[in-house]
Amino acid sequence: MKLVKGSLIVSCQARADNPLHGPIFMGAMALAARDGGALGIRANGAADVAAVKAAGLPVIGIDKVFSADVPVYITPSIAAADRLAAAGADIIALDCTQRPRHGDAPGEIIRHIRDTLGLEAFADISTLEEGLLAAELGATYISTTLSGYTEYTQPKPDLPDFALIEALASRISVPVVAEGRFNTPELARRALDAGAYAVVVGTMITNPREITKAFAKAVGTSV
Ligand SMILES: CC(=O)N[C@H](C=O)[C@@H](O)[C@H](O)[C@H](O)COP(=O)(O)O
Repeated sequence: MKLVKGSLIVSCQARADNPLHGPIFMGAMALAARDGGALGIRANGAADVAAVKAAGLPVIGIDKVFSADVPVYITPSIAAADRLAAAGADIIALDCTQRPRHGDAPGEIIRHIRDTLGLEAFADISTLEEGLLAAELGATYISTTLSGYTEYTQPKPDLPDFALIEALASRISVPVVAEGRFNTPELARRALDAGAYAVVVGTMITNPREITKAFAKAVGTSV
């Protein structure tokens, strides 16, 4: 299953410290997102990927593997990609920054995803240079996911990186996906107007704790 042009993709993720952690909750989130009009789901880890398949939408799978000594954590190896494929991911997202990493080089993982697994590769990048390189390496989609999260794109702004979307869309024919801080429907719409093929929204749809924090801060009861 492929991503639909102009579509909303909902990222259904909850870390271990989140009360909604686990495949039961993330599976339900995916059904709610589908019923609300999402045409794709992003999910972390084999168990959640398998659970969100129930929504019947294209699934972008990631496998976050954290290490104490390197910054790269989104699907850093061929083994991680294999776990996602076995769980039913249609598309596999991976860190395509040029930062220090364990595991395998982005080009090798992309080649494995496309040629061995027969799936699509979704490159999470933070700069124009990284996006151009990922396109050369054969990524099926290039996504602005990591803008604001690499040390050379910090401090993280409040708004999404529209300049990066526009720069990528004007330079490459590979579909550009907008992801990161699309916190209102208006910002999501602007992503498509800026040239994005699709837009991924996570926190502001699927993380009630963060949404509550925004409201609590506004009314002065934040913890
Ligand atoms: C940097 C990183 O690890 N981003 C992650 C990637 O999977 C997720 O934690 C984000 O929630 C996702 O990218 C969607 O973004 P937002 O939650 O801002 O709508």
